[in-house]
Amino acid sequence: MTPTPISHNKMFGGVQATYKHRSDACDCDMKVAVFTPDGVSTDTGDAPVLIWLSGLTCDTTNFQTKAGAQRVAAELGIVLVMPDTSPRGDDVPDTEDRYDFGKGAGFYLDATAKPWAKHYNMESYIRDELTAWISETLPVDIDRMGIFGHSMGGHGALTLHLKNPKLFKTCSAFSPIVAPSQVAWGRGAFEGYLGKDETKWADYDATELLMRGTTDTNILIDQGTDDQFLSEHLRTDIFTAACEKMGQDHTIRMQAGYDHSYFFIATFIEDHLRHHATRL
Ligand SMILES: N[C@@H](CCC(=O)N[C@@H](CS)C(=O)NCC(=O)O)C(=O)O
Repeated sequence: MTPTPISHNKMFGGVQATYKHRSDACDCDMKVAVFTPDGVSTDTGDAPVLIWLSGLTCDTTNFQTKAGAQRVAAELGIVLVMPDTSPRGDDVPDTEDRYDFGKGAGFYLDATAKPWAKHYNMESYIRDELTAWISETLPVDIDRMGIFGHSMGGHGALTLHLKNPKLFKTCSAFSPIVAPSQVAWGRGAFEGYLGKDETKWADYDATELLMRGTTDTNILIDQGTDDQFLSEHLRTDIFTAACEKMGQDHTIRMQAGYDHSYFFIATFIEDHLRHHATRL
């Protein structure tokens, strides 16, 4: 996956760049944004790295322009990797009338239903191809890798961590979809990508995965109490109860008055970066 550079901007002494590379899993070219702090050594290649997974309707631009993560990442010497939320391109099927399915809504799973299965393999892309690309291309120690995300990307971060705790060693999320099998956003996506057999959905449901076994890191979640999607789609309470039942180490903070937006993320992003930095 030799990358093609698309953009390159100096920021807080480091570099905010975007690349395009080929994904076999998604059978298309994928964009990925990377922030590399100044002072990260290309000789030792031992920096910690965090993958950020964005939510519905996002691409590689939302987090890099709205979250304000780079200043603290530069201070902590963390490399940030920001992939896209779905396969892209004219060959990739989409829905015209839905923002929560198709392009911009890959749900970080490997689709099995037609016509989605050919391109919508975001789990394999992130877990296998992107991590291999990170290891080969960036000045990081792949044994110091964490994952975090927002909403649909929070679901992606939780499920990828719970299924691969040795690969994605630390995990945090803003406003995550925690029980997709039980809420409209998740059910709509899973029925389309995975088919109607709900027994196949548990592999992509953070609450179901947690009930199979815990991980040994503290999972941090921030959730705004005024989030317009909280009661219908996010349901933090379901995951909180599962953490308590299973004895999963967790910090779940209900943040009074905050909504679902990047204003909320920008407010608490520093806490998340420090949460990962102290554990990686
Ligand atoms: N129906 C909403 C849902 C989309 C939405 O709120 N997306 C969140 C993630 S679930 C987001 O990050 N949007 C992009 C942004 O705020 O920059 C819309 O299309 O405006």
